Amino acid sequence: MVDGLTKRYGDRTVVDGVSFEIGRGETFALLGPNGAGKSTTVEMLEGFRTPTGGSARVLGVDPRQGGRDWRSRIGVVLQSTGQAGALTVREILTHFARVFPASRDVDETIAAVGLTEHAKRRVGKLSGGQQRRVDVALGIIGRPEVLFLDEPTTGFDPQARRRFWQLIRDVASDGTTILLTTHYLDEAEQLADRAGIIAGGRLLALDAIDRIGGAEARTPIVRWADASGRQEVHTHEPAAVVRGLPGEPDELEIVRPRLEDIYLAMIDAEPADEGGGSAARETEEVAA
Ligand SMILES: Nc1ncnc2c1ncn2[C@@H]1O[C@H](COP(=O)(O)OP(=O)(O)OP(=O)(O)O)[C@@H](O)[C@H]1O
Repeated sequence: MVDGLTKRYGDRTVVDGVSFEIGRGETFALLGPNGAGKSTTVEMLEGFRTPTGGSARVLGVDPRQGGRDWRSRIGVVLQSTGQAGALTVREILTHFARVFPASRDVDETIAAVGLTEHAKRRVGKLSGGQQRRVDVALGIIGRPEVLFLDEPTTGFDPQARRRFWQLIRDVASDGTTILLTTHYLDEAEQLADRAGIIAGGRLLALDAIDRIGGAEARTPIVRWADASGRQEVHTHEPAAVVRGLPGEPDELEIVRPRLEDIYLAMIDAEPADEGGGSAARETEEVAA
């Protein structure tokens, strides 16, 4: 539960009164362009950053007050981590499995992220995408009730991404509540029940994945080409439009706007972020 959550750095507001609720067992995607405030929001929910205003509860607890018990019930995959490179995949997972009261089986977890054949390799010797899978394995090893996944599949090859999606569906079907941030709109469509779109720290939309942006934004588009160029009609009766076309038009297609089209239209309508990007980052907070 997030209510009016706000984070300011100096005079810059990077999260601006964001409110949403995620039901138990739900998978929720937080979407938005670079610098929108997704990681800052997630890190406030993880207890790693202190809000400037508003409130948050995760499993009924204010994340800043969450003790060991609370922390053992959440799983975190941060946006970037540098895992201890000298340990092997199995060693690091075995180590973390001991920390949690009801951990998953280490080898099953390694298999679930597709690293069985690399289990005895040092994490530092793995490729970037393979190291990311170790991060994901560490996020789920403790069988968390709430799992935070901040851009979990960046650097994954397409096959690994699909395997990861299946893993997350399995984790979700065990009843785990998941908060996912991603730049891959197809990933959000595949995994999430609901999504929030955030830009410039403000929540622009909040709805079920297949309703976000409203029905109008999903109006089918018929496209074709004729002697005077490319044509496009937005219509709720695409078949009727196609039947009315003469002959066999070139490049005929019927397109149903997907989340990505709707997202891009929403973001394009927003004023560009005039914030200072990486300028003057405050270092008071440690993200891990
Ligand atoms: N410690 C900090 N000090 C100052 N500004 C910060 C700090 N951390 C983040 N910011 C700024 O806050 C804004 C939001 O950053 P955040 O990392 O939450 O965005 P994001 O939506 O996760 O972006 P991305 O998709 O690139 O990961 C950015 O403009 C960033 O520069």
